[in-house]
Amino acid sequence: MKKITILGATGSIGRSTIDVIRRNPDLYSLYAATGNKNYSVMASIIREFSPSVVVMTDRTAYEKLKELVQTEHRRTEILFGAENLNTVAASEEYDGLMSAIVGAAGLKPTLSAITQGKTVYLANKESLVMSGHIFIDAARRFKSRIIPVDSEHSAIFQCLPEKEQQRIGRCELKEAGIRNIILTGSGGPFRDRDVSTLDAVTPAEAVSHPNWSMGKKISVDSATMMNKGLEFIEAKWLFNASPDDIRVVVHPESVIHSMVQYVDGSVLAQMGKPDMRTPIARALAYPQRINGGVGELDFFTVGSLTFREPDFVKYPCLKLAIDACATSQAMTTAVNAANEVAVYAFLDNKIKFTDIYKVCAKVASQFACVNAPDLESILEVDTQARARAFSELSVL
Ligand SMILES: NC(=O)C1=CN([C@@H]2O[C@H](COP(=O)(O)OP(=O)(O)OC[C@H]3O[C@@H](n4cnc5c(N)ncnc54)[C@H](OP(=O)(O)O)[C@@H]3O)[C@@H](O)[C@H]2O)C=CC1
Ligand SMILES: CC(=O)[C@@H](O)[C@H](O)COP(=O)(O)O
Ligand SMILES: [Mn+2]
Repeated sequence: MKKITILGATGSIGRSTIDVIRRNPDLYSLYAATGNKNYSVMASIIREFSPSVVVMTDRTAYEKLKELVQTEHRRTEILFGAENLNTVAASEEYDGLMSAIVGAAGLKPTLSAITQGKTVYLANKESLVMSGHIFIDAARRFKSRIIPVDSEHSAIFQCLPEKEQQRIGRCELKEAGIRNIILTGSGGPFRDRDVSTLDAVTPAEAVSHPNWSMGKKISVDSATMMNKGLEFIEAKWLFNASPDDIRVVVHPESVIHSMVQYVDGSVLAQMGKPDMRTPIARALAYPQRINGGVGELDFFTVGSLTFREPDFVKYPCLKLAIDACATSQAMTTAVNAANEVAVYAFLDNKIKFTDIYKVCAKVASQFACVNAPDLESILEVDTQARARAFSELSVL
């Protein structure tokens, strides 16, 4: 029986992970779960799984949760605050950690798990984008195994030879006969809209992803294709790839989740329904396979698979992230930070959809030549980039 901790248990990935655990009660139990504001989902998690520990990072949600469940559920300790995310992640009492907090808030607790040598199932791509070399060096030093959960990186992982699967973060792609890695992306909800109309799109339209059901932030990232840019950087670190080793292909059906092209001309693809329970089940059970609740792929319903070249005029955020990846760690940290600020401003109707790129580009260029060799300097870049992004918002 593996004991699992879920950071971000109340979110989209968190709830899919809960469902995979629910369907495999002989294999997994829930040791700890964390959330921010959603106390009612957390109350139902407590009632169903009786985890040992729960953390809420929002004060009001913590108080409401205690009111709701404390008398009936004394087996679960309920804690408050971001510091307790790190404490729970560093606990000796569990086996594997699902990192599924959205954004930079996931970095410190994920690093806490890594420095305890835990197996980390990584959905929170922002933490790796922010801190690349530090994250990967810590995993190597503390013998923490990272298993990708992001659907593209799970697909690539599954298409790699076993030797490379065993050394995520330290893969030797050339030695494995790999020509390149091909990231597929749907192109998001606006892929068939004229670029001149993107100024006027609403948050509700931007979060309506054509194929996947996800949290709001990543849904907007898919619409700008910043998501694919962040995934480009994520792939660089997970697979020890250079930017020249990575391609991006727009694939509107989201059936092929990514591919690996070998030097002999073979291209291995991982396919399936667009349902995150597949990569979650792959990660939790690795090297075994389990049923996480995803049904058979019906090829006759899919009909055809199509591919397009990414259009950098429509998706300038993708180009910006790829350029940042080739430029410096500080620039990728800054792109990530500015993007978080801009996406939430767009969701709050404070800026236009097309302003997301403007804010990110303005901020990122200021950090291209900054040196950020350690965690402290990474966190400083993150803080400064957020401050500059907020001031860009005010002059738009
Ligand atoms: N959704 C998907 O299909 C995919 C997601 N990912 C990645 O997984 C991560 C999670 O995405 P997703 O599940 O969609 O996001 P959601 O917004 O659905 O969930 C986010 C989770 O993080 C918690 N949270 C939010 N802010 C904070 C904070 N400041 N401190 C602590 N916890 C916080 C939320 O708590 P609460 O809800 O209680 O407020 C919730 O549990 C992201 O990094 C995303 O890029 C990767 C691939 C696919
Ligand atoms: C499910 C998942 O992994 C998301 O990152 C997904 O890929 C988003 O869709 P896009 O391909 O549109 O970015
Ligand atoms: Mn993805």
